[in-house]
Amino acid sequence: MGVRVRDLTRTFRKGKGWRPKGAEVTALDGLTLDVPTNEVHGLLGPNGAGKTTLCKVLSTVLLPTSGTAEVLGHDVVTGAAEVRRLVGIVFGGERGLYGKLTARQTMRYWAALYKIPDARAKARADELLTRLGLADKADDLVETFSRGMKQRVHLARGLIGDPKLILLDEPTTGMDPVAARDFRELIRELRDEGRTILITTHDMDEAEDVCDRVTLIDKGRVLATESPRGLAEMSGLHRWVEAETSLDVTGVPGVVATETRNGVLRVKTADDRAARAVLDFLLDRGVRSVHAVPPRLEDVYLDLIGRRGMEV
Ligand SMILES: Nc1ncnc2c1ncn2[C@@H]1O[C@H](COP(=O)(O)OP(=O)(O)OP(=O)(O)O)[C@@H](O)[C@H]1O
Repeated sequence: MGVRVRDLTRTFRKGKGWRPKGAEVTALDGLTLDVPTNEVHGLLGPNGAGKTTLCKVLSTVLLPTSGTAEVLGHDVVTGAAEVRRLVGIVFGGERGLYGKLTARQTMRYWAALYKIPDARAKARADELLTRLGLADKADDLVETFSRGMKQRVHLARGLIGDPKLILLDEPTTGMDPVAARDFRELIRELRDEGRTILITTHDMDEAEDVCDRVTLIDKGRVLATESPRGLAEMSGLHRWVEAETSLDVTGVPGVVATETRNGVLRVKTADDRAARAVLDFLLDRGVRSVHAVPPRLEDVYLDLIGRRGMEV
């Protein structure tokens, strides 16, 4: 098992100083989760759900208040040193990069922290910078990089220690669509090399595209763990029917709403039966390019989490 979490609780006290005296906040509330090795696993949930706290516990930055967490069989408390060797963390945004170092120097600096021998560090830095499309910029200062390029430096840096578990926190924020697509391809490659990848994202299309399974977290608890498709299917949400037509289907029983985008009619139906009725209606009238589509991950997320994302 890549990650094994049992009944994990983590609380914080609000306030300033070493021992704050304010109200207690429960960031993780008895969370249980299994992520097999070789899986890209998405952590989804509103702001304040506890995703970052979970990543911090798994990377030994924070201690659990109660419960256990293991990385590849090593407990994050009693086996913290092993866990640190196995985990690579990649935070999104600008945090944790020194603008006055070049990309290559950044890699060498982190390699030194990981105590990687010089010759290997050099080879690995070159390999990763090339792999992330940064070879041409390797000797430029990081502060001259765009956000998307900084993200790639983050990932290269996170991979320097050859981690078996990679924690990615909002990794594609700020990347242009092409860079984000290449990045997702790279994530799949990393998985296929036998690594476990835990990725937090607010981008549902990204989660649907790259994750083998996702866990929906709310208020420090797991709401559901499933493949994106499985989650959509078990959600019992509205089915959509799509067709290239300008016919009016609003009179068909069970039609909830319709919209037309780029010449494609999208019909929201109440259930499978209603979707069938719309399909029959359109096929009877000679429309050929018709298909039913299960709800998207974004619809399921909004249904399960609702608009609570605003109430942090
Ligand atoms: N150091 C801290 N001190 C006090 N409270 C904290 C601390 N870190 C996190 N929290 C609280 O714990 C809860 C969970 O926060 P966390 O950062 O894990 O959420 P998240 O799911 O990563 O959110 P986001 O999507 O906004 O990144 C929040 O209520 C947050 O305010």
